[in-house]
Amino acid sequence: MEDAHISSDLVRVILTEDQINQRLAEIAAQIDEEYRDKDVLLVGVLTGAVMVMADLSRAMTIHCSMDWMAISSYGSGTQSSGVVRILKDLNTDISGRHVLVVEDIIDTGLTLSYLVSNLRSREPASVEIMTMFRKPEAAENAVDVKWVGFDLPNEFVVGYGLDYAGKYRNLTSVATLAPHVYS
Ligand SMILES: O=P(O)(O)OC[C@H]1O[C@H](OP(=O)(O)OP(=O)(O)O)[C@H](O)[C@@H]1O
Ligand SMILES: Nc1nc2[nH]cnc2c(=O)[nH]1
Repeated sequence: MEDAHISSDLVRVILTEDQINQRLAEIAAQIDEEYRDKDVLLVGVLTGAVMVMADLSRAMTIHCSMDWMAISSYGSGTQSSGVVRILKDLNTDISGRHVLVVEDIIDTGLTLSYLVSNLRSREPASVEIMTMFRKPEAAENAVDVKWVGFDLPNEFVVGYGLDYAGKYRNLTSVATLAPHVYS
């Protein structure tokens, strides 16, 4: 029977819970300031963004509303293609609204560039992006991200919403996985 504790599958902690919370507090203060006189709608992208949405919104002190989208990219394996299918659309009409997309990670940037152009076609007052993590490849696709929690190196990590085979999202830190996990 494999060890049920997440910690036994980890090799190296890349970001601690404290580092994540500290950075979130900084970003939340900037978002508070940016939307002080505006009615902001946070749009979380399921599933990975659940953690950042919960923690970011509670670190904010201004009012906000929340909605969710679920999307699936038509990729081959782990490769993102940029062609995106909406599995669950917003419940909210965003026309004239100030929208802040909340993501866990931007890797190639293809998902977000599709999502943002889709949202813009609905004529919101503004669309901005906050992502907790960003990979180096994102620079190649010009997605204008206003708030980035952390730039990560090009290695596979899990935790704080990021999964491997559906697991590890509930890890409070971000870490690399031991080789035995993949075998
Ligand atoms: O920048 P890209 O290369 O397009 O990749 C980024 C997308 O990948 C992740 O979602 P994922 O498909 O893993 O779904 P999940 O949140 O349900 O894990 C992430 O939440 C983004 O939506
Ligand atoms: N879980 C996970 N998903 C990713 N998508 C792009 N990079 C990563 C990563 O490092 N971990």
